[in-house]
Amino acid sequence: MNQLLQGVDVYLIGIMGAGKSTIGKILARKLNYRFFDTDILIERVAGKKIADIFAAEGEEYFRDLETQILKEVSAYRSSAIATGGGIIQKPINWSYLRQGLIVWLDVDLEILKKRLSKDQNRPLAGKLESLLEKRYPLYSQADMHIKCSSNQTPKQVADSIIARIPAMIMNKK
Ligand SMILES: Nc1ncnc2c1ncn2[C@@H]1O[C@H](COP(=O)(O)OP(=O)(O)OP(=O)(O)O)[C@@H](O)[C@H]1O
Ligand SMILES: O=C(O)C1=C[C@@H](O)[C@@H](O)[C@H](O)C1
Ligand SMILES: [Mg+2]
Repeated sequence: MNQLLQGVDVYLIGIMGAGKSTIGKILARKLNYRFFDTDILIERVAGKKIADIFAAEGEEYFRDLETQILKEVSAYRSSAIATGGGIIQKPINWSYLRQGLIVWLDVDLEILKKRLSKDQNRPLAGKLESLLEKRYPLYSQADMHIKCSSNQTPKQVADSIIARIPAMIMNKK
């Protein structure tokens, strides 16, 4: 698999709660790749939680940091990258995402609501439905669409991504 992948990066996109961080970590382990999580890196650079960045500096500041971090991680090969749910909003971010394979984790709204009900660190969680509607056409531009059902474990989702990677690479050539 690794030979076939030739170090091509895998970017996970999708709305908050879709499983990008959870599945990205598993993918990286299985592919023997580096793992990056743009949200975690933003918190590290800013020295505070996402909710506090939004509250103190605002969303625009967060988005600028997000682009800067994405640019930096896109310089590495052989990595799986869990992105933030809104990374697809800025056109410039697509120029970095397009350097690898873009995988959209698509999860039903009811499952997302349950997953996010206890998350205090996602300031936009209250706008889930309208964000999903607005972003759907953007997520749809991914190379791979993974429709996740409620009974699939993160490991099973990671395996189904891995199974489809060779065909994706052929299509990109
Ligand atoms: N396939 C799955 N089955 C059950 N629970 C899952 C699955 N994938 C993720 N989860 C759970 O859903 C929650 C959200 O997952 P995760 O943090 O990976 O999402 P995310 O896409 O990274 O969200 P965000 O954009 O907010 O960072 C976590 O509690 C995680 O354990
Ligand atoms: O969907 C969004 O806009 C966000 C999702 C999270 O991953 C974080 O990047 C942040 O809370 C914003
Ligand atoms: Mg995440």
